[in-house]
Amino acid sequence: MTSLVIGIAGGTGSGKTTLTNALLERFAGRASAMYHDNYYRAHDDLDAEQRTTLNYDSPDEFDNDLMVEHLTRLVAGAPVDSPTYDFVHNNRAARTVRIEPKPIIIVEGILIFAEPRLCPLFDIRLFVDTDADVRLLRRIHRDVLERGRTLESVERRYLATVKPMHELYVEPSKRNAHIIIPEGGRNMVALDLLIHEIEHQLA
Ligand SMILES: Nc1ncnc2c1ncn2[C@@H]1O[C@H](COP(=O)(O)OP(=O)(O)O)[C@@H](O)[C@H]1O
Ligand SMILES: Nc1ccn([C@@H]2O[C@H](COP(=O)(O)O)[C@@H](O)[C@H]2O)c(=O)n1
Repeated sequence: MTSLVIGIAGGTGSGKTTLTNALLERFAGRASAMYHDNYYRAHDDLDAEQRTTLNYDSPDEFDNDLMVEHLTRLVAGAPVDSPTYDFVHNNRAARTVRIEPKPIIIVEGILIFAEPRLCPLFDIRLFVDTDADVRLLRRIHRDVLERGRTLESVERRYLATVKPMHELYVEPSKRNAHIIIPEGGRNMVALDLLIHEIEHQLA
């Protein structure tokens, strides 16, 4: 099976998952998704407090060797057991999730276009572009409501690592994109054009 590999990058809270889900829904049964977030390094070597101090927006925090190996295997037609990640405990979770090879493979993550070994593996590279203030508001909402974080900790982490790493790595990686999509998965014009192009490439 030859798969069409679609990379979806963009800053935190930009709408990557929303776009991924829209494509998974539209191409149900024909698409699989792989998430860079699931390839954050395991940190059983550190205690819970130490894990809150890491820079999770640095490319060094991802196990890209494993991600490249898994994506290469998937594209070659073999299923992979992807790790999963626990954002509440800031560590790799025990559970794995099986990803089946499909005609469309979607790969999502803030830094996938900043990693020179991953970027060339994508046939279509999409960058979801959303203003920083909107992304920050979404991030506060998510981290406080879903990840058990305090407003102070979100603010501290945003200023210490999220914002500077975005400016250093994520934003410049936009130049590696084929298409820049303002507002991601709810941009219906972009979504329709994208679906048309994917159908065309699969035909
Ligand atoms: N175009 C949009 N308009 C309004 N809210 C959106 C839009 N796209 C995403 N969201 C919301 O913003 C939040 C973050 O979106 P998400 O897709 O999870 O971003 P990311 O995966 O890039 O972190 C979610 O609550 C989602 O429902
Ligand atoms: N333990 C962790 C690991 C990562 N993050 C943040 O996740 C963001 C990337 O995921 P998105 O869904 O927002 O694209 C990234 O900005 C990390 O700071 C975290 O909060 N905790």
